[in-house]
Amino acid sequence: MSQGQTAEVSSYGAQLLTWRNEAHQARKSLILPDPHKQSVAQVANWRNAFPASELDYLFLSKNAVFQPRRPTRGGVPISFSQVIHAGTPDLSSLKHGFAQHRQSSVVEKSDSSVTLEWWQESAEKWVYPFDLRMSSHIELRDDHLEQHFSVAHFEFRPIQFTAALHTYFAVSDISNVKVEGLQGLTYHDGTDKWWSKKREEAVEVVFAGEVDRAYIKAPDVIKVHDSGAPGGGRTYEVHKQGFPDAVLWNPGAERGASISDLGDPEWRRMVCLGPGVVVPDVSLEPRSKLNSGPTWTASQCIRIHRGGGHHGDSPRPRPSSRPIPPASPRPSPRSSPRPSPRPSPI
Ligand SMILES: O=P(O)(O)OC[C@H]1O[C@H](O)[C@H](O)[C@@H](O)[C@@H]1O
Repeated sequence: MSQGQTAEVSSYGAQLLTWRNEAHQARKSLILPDPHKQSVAQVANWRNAFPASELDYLFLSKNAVFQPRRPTRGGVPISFSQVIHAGTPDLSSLKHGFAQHRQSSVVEKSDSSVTLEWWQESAEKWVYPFDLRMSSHIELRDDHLEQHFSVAHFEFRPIQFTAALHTYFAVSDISNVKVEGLQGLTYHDGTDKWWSKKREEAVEVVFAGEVDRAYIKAPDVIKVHDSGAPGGGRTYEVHKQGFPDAVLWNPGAERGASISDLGDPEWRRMVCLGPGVVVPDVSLEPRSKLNSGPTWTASQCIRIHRGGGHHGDSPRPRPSSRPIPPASPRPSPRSSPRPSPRPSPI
């Protein structure tokens, strides 16, 4: 896989929606709707014109709904402020945090990369009582996709959060999927309301029913093998940095059929493996008078292999060492103009 990759990113929640290998495309390209013109409905139109194919690496449900304040079912929604309820008490009434419910804006774009940024003000206390900036950088490289997520804050007190890149991988059928790299880890079990902690015994996790797990201190490489993918199978190799944990989810038949923007058979065509920081929360130090608070950054690289079996160790795609974008100074957040444009939430 080196040529012909395309991806589409929505500025709503900075959500990566699609990533595929278009065999007929000569170059890699990253398509980003103009955030000033783009509406959620326009993204829906784009999808209708280009239905998902076997060339898709990311799953996007045919039943996905593109509506404000409703995260799109598929791609890589960014869970930020909270991921699950296993950590410290709920800071937000939104299940996966507020970031995926906000419009972001483009700060940098090339043919194969984009950086988006979005803000949260402490004034919006009903959601999350901290003043901060988030940014997401997505890049198509020759043999992998990179995604970096960072948070900078402007508070004179520590801030806490959990976060995940909740990646929906496209699979041939969930019965063909095995996930490697999780044996021996402790996980919180979402099918038990996150109350129980268990040990993963399986060398490869398979999906006989609903699987909803947050694995603590997961290794930096986790593999999703799909033995039924076209061309003799496919392996998604996920390399994470800065995210200590990982979330794994497939809803199974009963729950999958009951999710209105998923349904049957769509639930069979996806598996979520999301690098994250789940338990305990990240806690960032307060800012000083002169400087903003520390910036936290974490990333994932996803590499695709043909064949859905074992491949042994392959060379690691290291995330490019991007300089962490400096946090824009905001001495008086409520009275000073914004350092960059921020469209209103839609
Ligand atoms: O249905 P959603 O709110 O989008 O959540 C989808 C899934 O996300 C995570 O994987 C959670 O651990 C699951 O419990 C949840 O069902």
